[in-house]
Amino acid sequence: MWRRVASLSSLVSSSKSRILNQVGCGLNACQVFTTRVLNPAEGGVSDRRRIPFVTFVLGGPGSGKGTQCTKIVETFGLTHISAGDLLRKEISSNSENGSMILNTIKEGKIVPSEVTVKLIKKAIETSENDRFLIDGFPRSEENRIAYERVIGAEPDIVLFFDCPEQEMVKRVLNRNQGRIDDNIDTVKERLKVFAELNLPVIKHYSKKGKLYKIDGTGSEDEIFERVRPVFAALSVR
Ligand SMILES: Nc1ncnc2c1ncn2[C@@H]1O[C@H](COP(=O)(O)OP(=O)(O)OP(=O)(O)O)[C@@H](O)[C@H]1O
Ligand SMILES: O=c1ccn([C@@H]2O[C@H](COP(=O)(O)O)[C@@H](O)[C@H]2O)c(=O)[nH]1
Ligand SMILES: [Mg+2]
Repeated sequence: MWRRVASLSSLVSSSKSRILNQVGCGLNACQVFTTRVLNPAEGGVSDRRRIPFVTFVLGGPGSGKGTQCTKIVETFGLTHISAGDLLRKEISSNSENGSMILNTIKEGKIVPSEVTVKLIKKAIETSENDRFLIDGFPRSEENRIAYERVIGAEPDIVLFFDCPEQEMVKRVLNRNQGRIDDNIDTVKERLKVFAELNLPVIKHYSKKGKLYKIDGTGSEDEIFERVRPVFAALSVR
């Protein structure tokens, strides 16, 4: 399994970014991606680095991240990790952070990095897959730095669904999935937080040459036809 990931990564990662992956690897980070595999040639086991292929999926509230992730999963077989869904699960399972997370989501603010990164790390570690879409994270530069420190790697690529505010608000208010944050006051705050804290993350990855900016307007299928070539070019699946 780890060999296939390594070759996928090599398609997208420049040697520079792979060096960065290794430089950023603290002890805990290495443990995340080290897998013990049988090494018959030497008659025992050896440690091998397992390098997952990670795509961050970013965009404002209602820009269509979750919708497009579902389509990417269906077509290319990556595993979808929605940071928001992980946090909502913490609320519904009455975890120790549940009420803090609920209040933060109601206010449209950002949950502390340590909480979210821990949940994402666990989702990666417990998955059988080695190719991930991390949806709605990182939300801020602080989130990004915490992720890269704990996981010990940068994402391979970043998708950004670019959508006008008016359209995003319309979609969120029509969503009808019973989300506590799908109301006009929270959406306004989320848009503010997106502009102030999330756009700098998008700019960061743009400067690194990892960003794919996708026009998030039009039908779901039209948008997916803009996404498809990104993964098709990587020979994912
Ligand atoms: N291209 C589209 N045209 C119209 N409606 C859409 C489109 N894409 C998604 N939607 C709808 O808009 C709503 C928001 O989409 P989605 O949940 O995928 O956004 P999101 O970026 O994940 O939002 P959030 O950050 O709030 O989780 C959903 O009800 C979805 O069905
Ligand atoms: O990394 C994250 C992701 C989400 N949040 C909080 O959850 C809501 C909803 O997130 P969606 O991605 O839209 O499902 C978001 O507004 C934040 O309050 C977070 O703090 N950190
Ligand atoms: Mg979503």
